[in-house]
Amino acid sequence: MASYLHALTYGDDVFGLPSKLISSLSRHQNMDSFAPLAIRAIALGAILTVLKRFIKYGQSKINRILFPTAYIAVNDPAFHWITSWIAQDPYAQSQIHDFQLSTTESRSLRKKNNQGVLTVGDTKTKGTIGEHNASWKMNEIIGQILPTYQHSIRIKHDGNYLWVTRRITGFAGVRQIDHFRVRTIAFRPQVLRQFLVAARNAFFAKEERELLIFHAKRIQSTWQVPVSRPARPWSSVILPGDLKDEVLKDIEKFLSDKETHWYASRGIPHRRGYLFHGAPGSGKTTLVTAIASKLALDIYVINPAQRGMDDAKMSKLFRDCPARSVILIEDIDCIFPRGRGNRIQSDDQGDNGDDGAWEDGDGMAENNESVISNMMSLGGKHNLAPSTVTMSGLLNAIDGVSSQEGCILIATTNHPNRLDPALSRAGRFDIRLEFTWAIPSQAKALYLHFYPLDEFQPFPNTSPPDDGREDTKTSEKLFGQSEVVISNQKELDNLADAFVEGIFNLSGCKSLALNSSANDNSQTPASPTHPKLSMASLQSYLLQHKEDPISASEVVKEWIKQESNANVSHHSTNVGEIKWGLRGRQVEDDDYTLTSNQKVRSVCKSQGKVKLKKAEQEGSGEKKAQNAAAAVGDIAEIENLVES
Ligand SMILES: Nc1ncnc2c1ncn2[C@@H]1O[C@H](COP(=O)(O)OP(=O)(O)OP(=O)(O)O)[C@@H](O)[C@H]1O
Repeated sequence: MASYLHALTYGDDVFGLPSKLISSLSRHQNMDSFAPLAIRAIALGAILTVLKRFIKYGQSKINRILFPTAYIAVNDPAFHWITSWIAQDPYAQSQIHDFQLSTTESRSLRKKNNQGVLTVGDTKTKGTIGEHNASWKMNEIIGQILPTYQHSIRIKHDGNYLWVTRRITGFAGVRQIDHFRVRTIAFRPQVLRQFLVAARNAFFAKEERELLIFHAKRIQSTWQVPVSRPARPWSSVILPGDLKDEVLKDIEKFLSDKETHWYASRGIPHRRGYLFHGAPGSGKTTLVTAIASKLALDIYVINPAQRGMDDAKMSKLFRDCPARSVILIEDIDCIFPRGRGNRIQSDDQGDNGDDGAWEDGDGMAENNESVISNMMSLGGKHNLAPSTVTMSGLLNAIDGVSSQEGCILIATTNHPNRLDPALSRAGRFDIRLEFTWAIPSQAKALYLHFYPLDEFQPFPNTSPPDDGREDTKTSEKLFGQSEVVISNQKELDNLADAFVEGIFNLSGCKSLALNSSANDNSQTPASPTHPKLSMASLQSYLLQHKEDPISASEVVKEWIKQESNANVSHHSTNVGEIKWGLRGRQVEDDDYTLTSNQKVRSVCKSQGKVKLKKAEQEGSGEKKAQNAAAAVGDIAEIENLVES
């Protein structure tokens, strides 16, 4: 026994100690000799554990020094920069054998050109994947080919190698979340940062920035992969006076560093709430997208009535909105209608939660969420509980301690009077903007926006050269040119004026001439049957005549009559009730006044002249002469009408 103990004590076979201990015990069952043995074993175990930890610590230290690592969670915008990079990088693509495919249908505008050839117009896509970040395009399908989980992809950037792995294990050593781990072999962590900057720049390197719109996931309290939309051009939003510029200026100022500092130094929460209210289809949502496009902000759409939503989830969603973003709550009056107390109006038809102007994102990162959603949709949408958001929950989320600062909160409503007074309290939606039915200056601007002069300018010379050879320049110009010809801006302006007259004065040119002193700001409508039209309805009318400004102008009266007869316009306010303004300021529509006799005559004459020009260009021989004579007759007739 003694020799055995000696062997144990001085022998170097420490890992055989436990088995030796057991065999020693079983043979001798001597507790005197067991105690020191056990103490030694425990001490040895402790030393081994410490050693192991030490090695692990050293290893992670070395790893950190040698391999700077970035972890990017799925709900972070940078996640999309990286997927886009991988999808676009041929070197990365060459390493992908098993892959994840994420596709989207392109919304190609198939249209016929003048020569009857079918062409594919601008490809607008639904979802995050656009032409700019796709790795796979076939027919009208656009997709991204991405590596599977745990598969490391090597990327070369600026002379450095980086390894990108998509994982769903511990995120940054803390919790489990779908993320990218980006590693590099370099002593400088700047390599990672430079790569992220490059990925971001590549993502946004487009002629026109796309707008990213985020929706809440239905199950988890996080944001979905954003839907990408073409940016809304600022000029395409038509509001009276300088209203939109004022809003823009206000938001720009709010987001400036100076303002941020000002709020911080005074301890005032840096947030701003806007309420866009008024007629349906008057441009409330459009203005939100245009502002976001102009200032390169992302939009986070919150729908408190979305199924599965509760106070905690909503509060987290607010918190997770990054600074310098727009948080949008649409139709806020429908969520907590006045008089319904704290009870939320559950979004039954809107189980998708993102109905209306917005669509669900369907990006590749939806993985678990989309699988669960699909399973649920098989079983029926009502598997998700109705929203339990309370008014106090919403108010807390808006201005509670946890709410995100530096964000623009915009709510829209068609019925501001139905809003719960708590929502209207100072500090929540301080700036209120009223949107009314279309007024003449807007109608005219919309018309001119629809028909830019250069698309209707006559060709310099459409006849082929004498030698019979085809004039290639002319034929190039013919391609995509409109058949309607407008010679100059004045003519176009006159058509626009006639269009406006047609809408806002039903009796046509004759009575218009009599009423020429009337103007937009009159408190009484120009006619008892005066239409109260939204910009959306004017837009859909012009869309019916999108290639023919002349007929848009000519038949508008017919359309207005039909609209009035069908009583389509069920609007309750008068066009005379023009109350615009930021913070209640009245903005008059003084940039447009109804036309004088002379102007009307020139409108009508101009229409006749355009007809004449058209007649001269069309047909040949006798037919041409007939058309021209008819047009001249039209001019005379119109002139007589005006004179009388
Ligand atoms: N002021 C405007 N300028 C340009 N286009 C407009 C304007 N108002 C509406 N439109 C057009 O009409 C359509 C609907 O507009 P939008 O969704 O912004 O209206 P809304 O006021 O938000 O309506 P709702 O209250 O019903 O949600 C859009 O396609 C937009 O292009």
